[in-house]
Amino acid sequence: MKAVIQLDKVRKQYGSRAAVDDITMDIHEGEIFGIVGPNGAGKTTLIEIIEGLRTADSGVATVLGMDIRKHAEEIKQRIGVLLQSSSIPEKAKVKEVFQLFASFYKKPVDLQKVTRFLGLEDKQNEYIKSLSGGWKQRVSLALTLINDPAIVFLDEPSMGLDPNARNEMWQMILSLKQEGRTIVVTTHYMEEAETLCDRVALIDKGRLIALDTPKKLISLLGGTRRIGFKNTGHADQEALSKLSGVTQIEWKPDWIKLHSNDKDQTLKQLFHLAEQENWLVSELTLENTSMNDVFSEMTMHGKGNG
Ligand SMILES: Nc1ncnc2c1ncn2[C@@H]1O[C@H](COP(=O)(O)OP(=O)(O)OP(=O)(O)O)[C@@H](O)[C@H]1O
Repeated sequence: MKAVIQLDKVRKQYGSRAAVDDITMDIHEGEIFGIVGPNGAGKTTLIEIIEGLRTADSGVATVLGMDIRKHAEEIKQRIGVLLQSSSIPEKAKVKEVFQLFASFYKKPVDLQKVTRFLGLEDKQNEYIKSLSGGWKQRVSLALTLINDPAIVFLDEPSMGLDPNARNEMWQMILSLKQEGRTIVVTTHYMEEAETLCDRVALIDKGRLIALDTPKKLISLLGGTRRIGFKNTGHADQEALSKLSGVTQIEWKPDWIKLHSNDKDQTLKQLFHLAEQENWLVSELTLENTSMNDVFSEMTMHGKGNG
């Protein structure tokens, strides 16, 4: 598999803290690559180093085979970076913004092709400020594509969008992949990482703590399941934590969730405990492990394979 981005011990320090701490990884041609991590993990710093907007203190980063320290301008012609929709001039019309952005590039694409691709034909004469959040985000994405980029960088593409607009955004990202582009996306939404990404890098405190397909990351947790039931106020937290297989407990006023790596044993002992203590296990639910669990397990307990 061809690497279009290669990072070798890339580091960026602010004061005594490393925002990006010696990260080494490859991003492959044609994949949707997710960078996920808690607030302040270093995602934006990392993605902006790759885009050439920030300079690393040490390490080597190459994009499309070019060292970003030496070829930043050439790289910029071949990548697309999603702007926050707030940085698009509000008082301009959609078509004027497109023309302005096209003028920044040596070889802009046919603007009609981009507008058709993103369904923006009817919005050409509308002012940016009159568009909804979802349409503004569509315009931002269209601007990202104006130089026909080989790699598209999307920093939090569905932040602030309602569920419908978010789904549409996901569809558009998938169509970019179908066109053969490589997509690098940072996200807070684990569902987004699980649905969209071919591979995910999990970053915490500047370090790469895991990198794999969502499926493999989930299986790393060893098939943990969550057993949920109603919190009737009768169960004893300590007794629950001693049940076979239980690795963690989520305790809420309305419900309790046991994380278990041996669901059969946990369930058996749970019913036994309830009987002994004379309470009922009601509204029982069973959930499979998701990227959300991977995220909380790995960032809270410092686990990882990277
Ligand atoms: N220009 C800067 N000057 C000083 N510290 C910075 C600067 N940019 C980032 N940092 C620090 O580096 C760390 C990583 O920040 P970064 O914005 O890259 O994280 P992030 O994962 O993108 O966070 P979020 O999800 O909240 O956007 C944080 O501790 C942040 O405070």
